[in-house]
Amino acid sequence: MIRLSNVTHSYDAEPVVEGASLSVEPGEVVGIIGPSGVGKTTLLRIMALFLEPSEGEVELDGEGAWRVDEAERLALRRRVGMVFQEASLFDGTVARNVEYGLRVRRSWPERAREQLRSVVRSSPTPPAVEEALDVVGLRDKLDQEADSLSGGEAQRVSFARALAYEPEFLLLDEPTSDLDPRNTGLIEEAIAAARDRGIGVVVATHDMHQAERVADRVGVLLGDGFTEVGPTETIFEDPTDERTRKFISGELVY
Ligand SMILES: Nc1ncnc2c1ncn2[C@@H]1O[C@H](COP(=O)(O)OP(=O)(O)OP(=O)(O)O)[C@@H](O)[C@H]1O
Repeated sequence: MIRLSNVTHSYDAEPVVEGASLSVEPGEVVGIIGPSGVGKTTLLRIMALFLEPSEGEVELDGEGAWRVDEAERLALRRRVGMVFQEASLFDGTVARNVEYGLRVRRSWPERAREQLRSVVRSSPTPPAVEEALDVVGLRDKLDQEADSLSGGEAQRVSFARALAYEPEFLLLDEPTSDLDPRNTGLIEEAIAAARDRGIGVVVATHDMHQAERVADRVGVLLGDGFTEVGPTETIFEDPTDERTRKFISGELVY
């Protein structure tokens, strides 16, 4: 489980996020919704252990990520994958890009020799690469050059690369904000597939309807911290917090 307890973060004098608490278990999808600039990316970076919060605790299975030494923190970080808003693929084929996920897999270096053999030979394509591409519906694009993909396809390859990495937790930052409905649907199916594999998924999105479609639980980030975190149905149909209710109903406009 990743757990944030009472996390506050300030880049400058003013805190961006204040007193935020949230957990994600293996095999569940947690949505973080809120307007632009409210700190969703900041929270994801804190969950990915890229960023140390100014205050509060970040734990992976009870281990305080900023209480352990650098090497241990790196080991914890390897258990978490992240997909950014913009797909960032390098030159080369789709298969090569996804193979990169294999190389940095968390089980490295235990399975190093076996992995290295399959990656270096790379023909035939390692099964894990094909499997990951299957999840996003791109197995038939294995040999296509990454720079010839559409934006939606590129984002799906980024997702496949993160899956090939076999993370225990997968953090998605606005994964479909630039995509058409078809690609959005395919990413949402891939999110469900990741959950079915037992991965704990966090989706930060300004599209509350996306959270309603994909998440088991939702945290509503408004202003400083979460106004409410709860089961998706409760948040959308019977929220207890007045600001949550206004945000969901569209009365609270940012
Ligand atoms: N590295 C940084 N240095 C200083 N301020 C930052 C930094 N990163 C983010 N901020 C500020 O923190 C606030 C929250 O940004 P963040 O990107 O976390 O929000 P967000 O909810 O993800 O927004 P969006 O949906 O627009 O990406 C913004 O006011 C932003 O300008």
